[in-house]
Amino acid sequence: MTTTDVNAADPHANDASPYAGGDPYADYRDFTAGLPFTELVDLADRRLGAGVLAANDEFFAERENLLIRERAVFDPEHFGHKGKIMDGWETRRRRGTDAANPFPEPEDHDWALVRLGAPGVIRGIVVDTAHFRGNYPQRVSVQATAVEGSPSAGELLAPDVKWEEIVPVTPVKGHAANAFTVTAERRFTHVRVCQHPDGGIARLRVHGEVVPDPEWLQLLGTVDLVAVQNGGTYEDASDKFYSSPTQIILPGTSRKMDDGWENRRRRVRDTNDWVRFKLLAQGAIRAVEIDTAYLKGNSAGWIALSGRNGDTGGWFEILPRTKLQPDTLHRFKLAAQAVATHVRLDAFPDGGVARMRLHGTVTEQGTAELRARYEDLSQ
Ligand SMILES: NC(=O)NC(NC(N)=O)C(=O)[O-]
Repeated sequence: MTTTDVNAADPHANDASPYAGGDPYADYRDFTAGLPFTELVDLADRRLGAGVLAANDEFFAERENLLIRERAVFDPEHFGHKGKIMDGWETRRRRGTDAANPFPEPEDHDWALVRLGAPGVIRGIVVDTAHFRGNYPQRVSVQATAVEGSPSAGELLAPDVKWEEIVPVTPVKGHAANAFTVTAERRFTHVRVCQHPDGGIARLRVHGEVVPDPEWLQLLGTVDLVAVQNGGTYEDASDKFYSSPTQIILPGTSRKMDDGWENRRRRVRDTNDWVRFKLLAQGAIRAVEIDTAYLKGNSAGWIALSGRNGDTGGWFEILPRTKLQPDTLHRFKLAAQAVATHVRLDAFPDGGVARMRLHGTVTEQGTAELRARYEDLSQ
């Protein structure tokens, strides 16, 4: 699916207007609104271990900018030795072969290779051309592959590696978040984004579902059953005002307040904030970590954990209402292991939680389901 079509009568129909001063985002066009895939985890998140391995050209701006979390910045006065400093990946203008053929060939394009931080099924891609108003690519395409291990760029470009086209060559708009729904039901490890014939892309987001390797989880034994990189997901929350509840299950410790989950001040008595998570599969939880790092005047006062086994059914208590300290890592040894597929974290009455870890093992039933899904998606 694409957000736009090139108007043959007007080759500049997709351009943005030249920057006219003031807020550079005032005329930015966002085509992601209402697309459910944007709620899914970004498999190309640097915090999960994603990286841009190589690009055929990055004359004007470096490929690594593609995966920066923050939205792209634009300083109209900032020029360097090679041209305008752009916050994205930007290639030079392609040329034809000679004076009589100054345009590049129709098949000419530039490419960048991206390793996903966590392999998974891709549900949608956002090609963000923020600030690329007259120098965005005319069209883009994306291919994906599954290569196990830690392949180099050279190995990925070898002729025997099969790439599947997940976004066909499609026109995009300049200074816009261009959104593409992906339907390939396969587990991918890498993507290749192409600009046809050349141009600049500010950011790339690859939304999807993490599909962990069940053999790896089994070798590890005790794992964090809710961690994003293992396939845990955030399903819903009472409040997403300040920061995304997905951050509670990201790898590593949080480094500042907005790196965890912070909700608004709750003013209605007898209500509380909550977040619901789906574990990577059915698991037996034995040890819980709740971290309120950097949440000092606004950490959750008390928390409770409940579990559910299956998509429906009742909730049972895992951890009773327990007082938390601000800016502190708390460790809880469960008296009995809790077998669950979903976990709900309640915060009383409100307040933030930076990270939660649910340590335990995948059950036999969970492992069987993971194996079936992994095999299905690896055909
Ligand atoms: N004003 C520009 O951005 N020009 C050129 N790009 C850079 N980065 O200088 C170009 O060719 O698109």
